Amino acid sequence: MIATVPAACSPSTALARRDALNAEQRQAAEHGDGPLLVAAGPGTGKTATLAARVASLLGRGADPQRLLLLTFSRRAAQTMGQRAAHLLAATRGGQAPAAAALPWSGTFHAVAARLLRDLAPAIGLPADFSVLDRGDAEDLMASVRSARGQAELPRRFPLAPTCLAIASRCVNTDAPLADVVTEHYPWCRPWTGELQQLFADFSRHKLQHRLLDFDDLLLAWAEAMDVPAVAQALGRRFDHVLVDEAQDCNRLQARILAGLKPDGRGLTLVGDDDQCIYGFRGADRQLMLDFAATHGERATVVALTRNYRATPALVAAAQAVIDGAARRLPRVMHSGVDAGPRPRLVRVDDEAAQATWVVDEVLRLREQGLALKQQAVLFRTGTHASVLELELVRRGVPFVKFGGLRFLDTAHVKDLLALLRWSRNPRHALAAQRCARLVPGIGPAAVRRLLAALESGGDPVAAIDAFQPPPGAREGWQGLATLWSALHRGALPWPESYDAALDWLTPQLRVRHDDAAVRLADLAQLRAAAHAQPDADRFLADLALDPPQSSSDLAGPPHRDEDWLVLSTIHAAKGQEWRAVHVLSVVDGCMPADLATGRAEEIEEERRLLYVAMTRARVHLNLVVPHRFHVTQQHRHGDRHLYAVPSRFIDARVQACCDDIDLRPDQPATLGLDLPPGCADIATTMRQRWGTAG
Ligand SMILES: Nc1ncnc2c1ncn2[C@@H]1O[C@H](COP(=O)(O)OP(=O)(O)OP(=O)(O)O)[C@@H](O)[C@H]1O
Repeated sequence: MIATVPAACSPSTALARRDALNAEQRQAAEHGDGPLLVAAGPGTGKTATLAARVASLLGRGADPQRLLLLTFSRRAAQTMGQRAAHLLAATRGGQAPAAAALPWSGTFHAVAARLLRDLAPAIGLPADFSVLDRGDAEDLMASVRSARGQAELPRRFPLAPTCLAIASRCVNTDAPLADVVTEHYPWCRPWTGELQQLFADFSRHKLQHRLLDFDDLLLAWAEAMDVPAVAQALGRRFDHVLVDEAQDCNRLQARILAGLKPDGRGLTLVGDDDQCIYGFRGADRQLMLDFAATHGERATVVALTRNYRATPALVAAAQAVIDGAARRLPRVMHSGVDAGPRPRLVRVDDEAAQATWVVDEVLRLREQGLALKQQAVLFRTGTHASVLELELVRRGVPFVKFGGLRFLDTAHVKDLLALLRWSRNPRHALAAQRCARLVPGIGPAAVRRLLAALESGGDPVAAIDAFQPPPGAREGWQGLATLWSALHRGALPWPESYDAALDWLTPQLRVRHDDAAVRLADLAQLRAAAHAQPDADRFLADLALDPPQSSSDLAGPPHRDEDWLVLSTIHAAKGQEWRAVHVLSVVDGCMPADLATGRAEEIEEERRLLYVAMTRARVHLNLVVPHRFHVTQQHRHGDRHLYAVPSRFIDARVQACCDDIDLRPDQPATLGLDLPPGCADIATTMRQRWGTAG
C-alpha cells in the first residue's frame, strides 16, 4: 500500500504542533537514529507519536523512499501516512500537502510480497508467484493431505486446518516440528513423521505451482536476510525502519528486523507488550522485553503512560487486571481525561439474560444521546455473540459484526477472485478447480481431467485450449475458456478485466443463489476496490494480505444518518475505541477459554485479551457475567452448560474498581411454614399404598 505524505520540508520547521505532543511523545518523535523502543500503554497516542516521528524524520530531510514503515494493517499504514502529511503541512504554514509517496509502508506480509518480487531473480524465487490467502492455503493442505491418503488412515489424522496451524506455528516460531507438536498439539504426537512428510509435499506443491502462502512470505524474507549480501543491501536501502504494534512480531519478523538493522541504528519499535494477543500465531513479546538488553547502552526506551482515551475509573480497573500479569515492562497508566462512571460487573442468569440486558443497555444509552456507532459489544469468538445477534434482529437494532466469517471466505467473492487468480497463474490448481466447477455440466471427473492436464508439466495454456468438456458443458466451458484466455493474454486492460469477470459470473450467481442480489452488491463493492488499484496483481495481493472483514470495510464513508452497533471479536477490535463497551461472557471457561489444561503463557495471553477489551472503552464499560454459560465442542464432554464464575482475572482488586450489579432472580422463596420435624411419615404411607408394608 502507498501512504501519501508531502515532500520533505526544511529542518527548521521540524515538527508541527509540537505543543500538541506531551513530553514523552515529543522525545520519541524527535529522537535521533539510535535504536528506539516506545513502550506505550493503550490510548497513549501511539499512532500520533509514530506519525509525528515520521513527520519529524521527513522534516529533518529523510528521504521518504528510504523509510520502511511496518504496520499491523493496511488501514494503519494509511492513517499514519495521512497524519504525517497533515503534521508536515502544518509546519509549512498550513499549506495543503503536496502528495509525495511514502511507498514502503504496509503490513510485514504486504511489504514482503513486494520485496520478494524485486529480489526474486537474486534469491532463486519465481517473480510471478501468486499469494495464497489463509483459506486457499487450507484448501491446498486438504488436497495434499487426501492425495497422500491421510484422509483415510485408520486412526484419525489431524484435519487440514490443524495441519496448517501446526505448520504455521513451526514457521512463525522458528521451532522444530517435534517441539511444536509436543508442546501445543500433544494428541498429534504419533503423527509427527506423517506430518513432516505432508508438510514437505505441501511445500513442494506450492513451489512447483509458484504459490507462496503468508508463512512463506515471511520465511522467504527471513531466509534471504541470512544471506549477508542481501541483508546488507536491503539494510542500506532503508535509512529508517519503523514498526508499529511491535508486540505482535514473531520470531521470523524479529529475525528480519535484526538482519535489516543489526546494530539497531535507524530502528524504531512502537508497541504495547500488554496487548500481545496473537501468541497462537507465533507473536512473541520477547522482541520488546529484550530490547534494552539486545541494544545495550545505545538503546533508548520511552514509556508513554498518559491515557487520552479513558476515564480514571476505567484506567484503574484495566491497570488492576494487568498488574496481575507475570512478566511485563513496568508501567503505571494515568488517565488524561475527566472523571466518568465506574465500570460495572453485571451478573445475569444466563446467556439469554445477558443478550436481553445488553440490548436494553445499548438502547438506554442511545436514549441518553450515545449513538449506536459509539458503542461496541466485544466477545472472545464469533459464536459467543449468536444469542445476542438474534435478540438484536428481533428488536430491530441494526448492527455490523466483525471477526466472524470473513468477507473473502464467502463463496461468490472466492469465485470471482479465483477467476482473476487463475488467469494470472495458469498453474493455480485450486483456482482452476473452483472456476471449472462453476460451469454447469462440469462435474468432479471432468475437473480431475482438467487438473491432470494442467499438472502434466506441459504448457498450461495449451492444456486449457485442448481441454474437452463433457458434451453438455461445451457452450458453458467455451464462455469460460474465452474469458480466461482474454484475461490471461492481458487483452483487456485493468480494471476492465475485473468487469469482464464479473459479467461472466453474474448469470452463474443468479442460477446458483437465491440471494444473488445481495452477493452481486458485494461484488460491486469489491469492484470499487479493484478500480482503486493499478493492476490485478496488486489488487489480489492486497486483498489476500490485508483482507476486508466485511463488505462495509470496502465501502466509502457511511451516510451521516446511518447508525449501527458494532459487534466484534476482541481480536478484531484491536486499536479501536468506543464511548461505551459491553464485554460478553467474562467468565472462566471463556476468558480464559480453557479451564484446566491451558499453559501458563496461554492463560496470561487471555488476561491480556481481557485487558485489550477493557481498554477499548472511553467512558462506559460493562463486563457481563452470565452465571450459566454454554460451551461448544469441549473435548470429551461435547456441548454443555457450565455453572460459571466471573473470570479469574476479575480478582478482588479489580472488583474493588467496579460496581457489582447482580441481576439474577432471587432464589425461589421457601414456604416459611413453622411445622415440627417428623410430624408425619409420608414415605411409609406411600410404601403401604400397594399393601407391601415394611
Ligand atoms: N498529546 C495528546 N493530546 C491530546 N490527545 C491525544 C494526544 N496524543 C494522543 N491523543 C489522543 O488519544 C487517543 C488515543 O490515541 P491512539 O489511538 O493513538 O492510542 P493508541 O496508543 O494507539 O492506543 P491503543 O494501543 O489502545 O490502540 C486518540 O483520540 C488521540 O487523538
